[in-house]
Amino acid sequence: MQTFTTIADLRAALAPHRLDGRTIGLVPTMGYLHVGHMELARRARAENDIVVATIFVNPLQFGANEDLARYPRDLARDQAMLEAEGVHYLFAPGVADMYPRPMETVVDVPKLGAELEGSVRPGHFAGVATVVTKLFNIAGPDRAYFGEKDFQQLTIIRRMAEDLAQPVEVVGVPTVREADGLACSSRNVYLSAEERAAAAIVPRALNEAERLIAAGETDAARVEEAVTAFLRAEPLARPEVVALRDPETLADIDGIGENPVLLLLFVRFGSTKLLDNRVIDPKNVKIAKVA
Ligand SMILES: Nc1ncnc2c1ncn2[C@@H]1O[C@H](COP(=O)(O)OP(=O)(O)OP(=O)(O)O)[C@@H](O)[C@H]1O
Ligand SMILES: CC(C)(CO)[C@@H](O)C(=O)[O-]
Ligand code: BAL
Repeated sequence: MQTFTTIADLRAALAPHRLDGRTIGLVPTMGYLHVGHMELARRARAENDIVVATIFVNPLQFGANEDLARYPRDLARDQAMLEAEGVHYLFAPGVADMYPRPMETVVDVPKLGAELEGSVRPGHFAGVATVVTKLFNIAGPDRAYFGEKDFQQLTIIRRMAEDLAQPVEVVGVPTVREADGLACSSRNVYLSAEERAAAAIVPRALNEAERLIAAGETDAARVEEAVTAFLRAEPLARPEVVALRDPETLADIDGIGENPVLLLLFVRFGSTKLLDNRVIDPKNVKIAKVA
């Protein structure tokens, strides 16, 4: 695997592959890789001739009081993991390589980006959409791989690619979990031992919603209230977003009918944010065995 830090070097390496008709899969990340990221790389490797992973902790998507400075980093370990997975190129630019001048141009998907996680992280999704567009422009991938764990992000990137006719197929990859059901996440390392043990409540809250829907609950607000109360029973958990939505549009739903619904959770433990979600099909509810 070759690592590049400049846009020009990555483009020079990819140009001959494109001329020879090889397909390129892109795996954008912020590094400090775990088995969830590796699943994206595996899918990309299976479906493309050439795989490019990127590691860039993008300042545009962090608010002033967020964890940009302390975001975990370990480039040598990440390189070894990507190499073992057969990734061909790693693009790991510095901030000055990506943004030589302050950005004047912003890509925003404002309605989808303002709600749910966006309501507690204003500007976050414009930062994501802008950097992902730039990464698409740099690498010119045929396919790009994103985790369903960040469901709102995936929805926004799909919509952006469709609206702007970006010539890339956006591929969503199911969430990879720890043994107790907690979704793998780079930020899990911030959790104290006590918080880490308590965090298993998050996937269990998804089970609780499924249980309620399986038992015939059709009122979305009642499910949200019950799941919030379930999470609050864990003293270390601070639920900030508990929302049942339409999985295609993220729009509010009145009631739970025949169609699948998305439950999206954003829960803080201390200063650490944890995300999780599940699409629940009321016609085919089985209590998931994540924990
Ligand atoms: N558990 C997971 N399963 C599948 N994909 C994942 C998982 N965790 C992250 N991803 C995906 O990996 C890509 C890069 O994510 P990122 O580097 O932010 O990692 P992260 O673990 O989500 O970090 P953070 O803890 O900062 O949210 C995103 O598309 C994200 O959805
Ligand atoms: C997609 C992404 C790499 C853009 O910085 C980031 O938001 C992430 O890691 O999910
Ligand atoms: N995994 C999403 C990127 C972020 O939280 O900034």
